Amino acid sequence: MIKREKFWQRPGWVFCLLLALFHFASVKLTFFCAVTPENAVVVWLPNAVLLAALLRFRGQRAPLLAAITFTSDVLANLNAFPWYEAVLLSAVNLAEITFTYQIMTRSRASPRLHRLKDLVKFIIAGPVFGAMLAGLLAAVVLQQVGGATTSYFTLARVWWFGDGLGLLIYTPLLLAYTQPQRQRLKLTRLDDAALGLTLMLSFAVLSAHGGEIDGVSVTPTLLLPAVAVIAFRFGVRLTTLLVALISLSTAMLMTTGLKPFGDVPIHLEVVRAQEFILTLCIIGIGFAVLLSELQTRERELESRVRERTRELEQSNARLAAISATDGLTGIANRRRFDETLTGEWNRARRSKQPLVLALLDVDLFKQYNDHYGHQCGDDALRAIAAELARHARRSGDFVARYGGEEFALIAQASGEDHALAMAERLCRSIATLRMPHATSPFEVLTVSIGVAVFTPGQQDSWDDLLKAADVALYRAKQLGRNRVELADVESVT
Ligand SMILES: Nc1nc2c(ncn2[C@@H]2O[C@H](COP(=O)(O)OP(=O)(O)OP(=O)(O)O)[C@@H](O)[C@H]2O)c(=O)[nH]1
Repeated sequence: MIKREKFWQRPGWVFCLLLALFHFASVKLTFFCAVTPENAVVVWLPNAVLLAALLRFRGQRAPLLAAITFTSDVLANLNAFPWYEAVLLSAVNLAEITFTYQIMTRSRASPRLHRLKDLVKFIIAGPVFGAMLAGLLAAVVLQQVGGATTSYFTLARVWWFGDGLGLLIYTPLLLAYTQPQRQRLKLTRLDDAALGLTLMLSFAVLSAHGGEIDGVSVTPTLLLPAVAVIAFRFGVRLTTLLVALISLSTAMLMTTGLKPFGDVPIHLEVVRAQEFILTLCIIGIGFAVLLSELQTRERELESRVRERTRELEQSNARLAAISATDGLTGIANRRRFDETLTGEWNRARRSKQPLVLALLDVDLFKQYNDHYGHQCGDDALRAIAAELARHARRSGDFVARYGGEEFALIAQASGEDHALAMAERLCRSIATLRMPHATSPFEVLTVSIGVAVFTPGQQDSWDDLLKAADVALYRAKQLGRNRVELADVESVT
């Protein structure tokens, strides 16, 4: 079995074989339903087969694909023309598609025809100019080689319109069904009703003779609004299929003599049929492509909005982290400390658990700065903060830079003894960092700590806890520094 992706990567021999068969079948289909008994071609489908193949494979193995369809075209034309005329007319067809493909490539039209812009480029390159060129050349061949007696411009116009409409109907259909479908259809009951109505109208059109049923006019034109609805609701694939089916059925009604556009001379009937098919294609395929483009844009916009929202959330989170962090030490700043203390205070009040607040102040830091310089002072603050953060990581406590050379710690403890032991451990751990301080009696940098332990009641405020810790810290300084003092909470509140 050939994998689908591999099959569409490059035209292999299986594809070439299928192309020959499909092209030949398209010629037969055209002769079966789109050529009148008077030999007037309403739509000529086969040229679209080569164009779609070139677009689908983006020009890969173009000469091989062209040779295959050319041969098939000549063989098919041999039924209606002598061999030299068949060869010349097939060459005209080949010139038409080569010209169209070149123009589309040069104008950078996407071969998927999924945007209105690309569809317009395709229409200008193919049905308008490509088919017109073919019409002008074919009319010369038919007159000069085939000896046709019809006027040059009539021959050219009939060929142009037949080829143009064939390209318009068949190329978007083949491209839509040979490329992966992008959007899934979500159909409602109303869509089912629209489809049902279209089928009923189609049946009425097929049953009409001479464009009438019992004197009531029933021409294929009645189907146009229904096709517009289908184009809006059913996507490009189904619409191109429906457009092709209606176009070919209309042509077939003519070839079987049912005269869907009234009892008028054949040349007028062909013109009416071609006008109808043109309107059908423009409304059906045009609307479907336009809507699919709008849906694609909407999806792109939604994904861009999602992307931007994510970026915004990330930068908000970054900003929040920055606004809560102390720039020098990288630990929480005063703002975050205030928020945390409020939260912990309320939690402790609800759970009736004691809350511990310790304020730490670096001893004789002015002298340290004076002796070692401000830069060394900053390094020392960073080292002390890192030590506190290490402690916080281990214990789950919260530490912050309270301001200047002061730090704060919020913790939970079972009681005063526990809190005191914890603060003393911290005090020792800073001294153990052994950061030399030449003008300190301890010869290393030390901290003094004031600890307050308090179980908040309904009437208390966390401000009392702060004041108590501050008083204890002041006492620690007074009593010689490098020590811990426990606050007398009762006396503060
Ligand atoms: N390098 C540095 N110094 C700071 C910073 N913030 C505050 N200081 C200094 O810390 C010193 C605090 O001095 P004081 O309040 O007089 O107290 P101290 O010298 O530590 O003395 P005691 O607290 O009584 O032990 C001041 O000299 C401030 O300039 C900082 O971010 N970096």
